[in-house]
Amino acid sequence: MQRSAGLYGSMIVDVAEGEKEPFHYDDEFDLLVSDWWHKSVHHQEVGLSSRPMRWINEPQALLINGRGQYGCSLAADHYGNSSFSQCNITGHEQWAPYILHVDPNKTYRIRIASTTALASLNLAIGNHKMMVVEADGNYLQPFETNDLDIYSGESYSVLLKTSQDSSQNYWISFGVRGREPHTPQALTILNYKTNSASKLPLSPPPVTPRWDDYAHSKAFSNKIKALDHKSIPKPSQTYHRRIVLLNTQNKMNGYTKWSINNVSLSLPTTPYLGSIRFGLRDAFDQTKPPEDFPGHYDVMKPPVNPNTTTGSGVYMLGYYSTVDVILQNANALTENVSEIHPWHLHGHDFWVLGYGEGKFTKSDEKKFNLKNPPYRNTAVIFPYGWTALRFVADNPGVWAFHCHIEPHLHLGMGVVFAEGVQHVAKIPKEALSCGLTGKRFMTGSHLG
Ligand SMILES: O=C1O[C@H]([C@@H](O)CO)C(O)=C1O
Repeated sequence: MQRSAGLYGSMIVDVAEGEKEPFHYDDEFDLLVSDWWHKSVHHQEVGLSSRPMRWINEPQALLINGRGQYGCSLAADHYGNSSFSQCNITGHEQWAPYILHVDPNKTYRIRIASTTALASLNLAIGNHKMMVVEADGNYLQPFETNDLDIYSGESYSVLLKTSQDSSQNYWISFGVRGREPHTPQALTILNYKTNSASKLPLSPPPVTPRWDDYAHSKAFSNKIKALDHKSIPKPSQTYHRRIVLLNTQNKMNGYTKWSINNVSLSLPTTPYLGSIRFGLRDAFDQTKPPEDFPGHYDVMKPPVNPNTTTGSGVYMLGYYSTVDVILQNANALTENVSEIHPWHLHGHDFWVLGYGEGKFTKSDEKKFNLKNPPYRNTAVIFPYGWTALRFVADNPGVWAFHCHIEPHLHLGMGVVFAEGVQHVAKIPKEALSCGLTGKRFMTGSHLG
């Protein structure tokens, strides 16, 4: 839950010297978006770990570059019908918005990343279309959009042409998708420098698509295709191993958990890297986590037997093998509820081969995009649907694969992959200093 508390930032990786990007822009901005609760992270964590669970509920505010407003709105009085009063801002307050000052008739690259604890967001910019060109650090076939869905853990670049009436300013807004929102839109201003930044736009902020308009979200996801470019590997046409991961909300002795194939991840106190490298079998569960779930499981209904177990087992992947992961969504504990989960993989990018409805079957393979699937490290599962991913296990190490919603990870929604651990060149001492590896290696002269 440390990210929820504000432990995040963005890192921008430039193209190597002498290399060119496959698009042009005059200047760039970064928008790092997040959500914010007024209760402390400690309070939230204690609630999640209580019996019965106390859910964190929806955020009090959304933040753009760490800034948000509460109890007032940047767009209140001006357009009538607001329950908030207009924020009174001089520009020097900590909560004053980060404004994008632009020149007319230029192209700007806006790098957008979401570190939300919970919220799925939708970005729109009044009167302007965006050209989406990159996702999670890999180029896309450019496509134009009026609004962009961004899930926690994802990043995008869009190109924005400042070709609109330069005597006006325009709203930039982020609104909540996928969960019934109780949080006002995050707002800031696209300021054509020909105006004062405090001049309010003529029209109210763009309306966020309805939170449960999943057809809108799916249409957006399905537009995302990899650019044919030397920096992006072509998808493997076959796989060596397919792991099917059922996502369920469960109970354990009255505690609420999220589980994968009925195992809720409980991280061991000894970091995996050292315990796998040095064969410390007591450090974590040696049982193989399940490859699949029972065929009769009805993903459209709450679990018949909601009892789960916790576990810390590892999916040991053949070094350089091609692994398919089918993420299977299901009904949560409450009837007619199935939620969005953005899954994030460490250490790799994967090809997003496709999305589908209901329970995945072998014949769904026919729908895979094996031509130009996007190459990313985060992919969402939609309610009651499946998402198919493929990656090559070519990065020696131990890698988390988890729902990027912080409270869901806290409640066990993740798995662990490992490959080629014997090929990790050198494990730093700091990675061995806890738990059983600490006891074994950090004694006497090894200390300090
Ligand atoms: O993990 C979750 O718990 C709540 C709800 O299911 C129980 O209050 C919710 O919306 C989640 O995403």
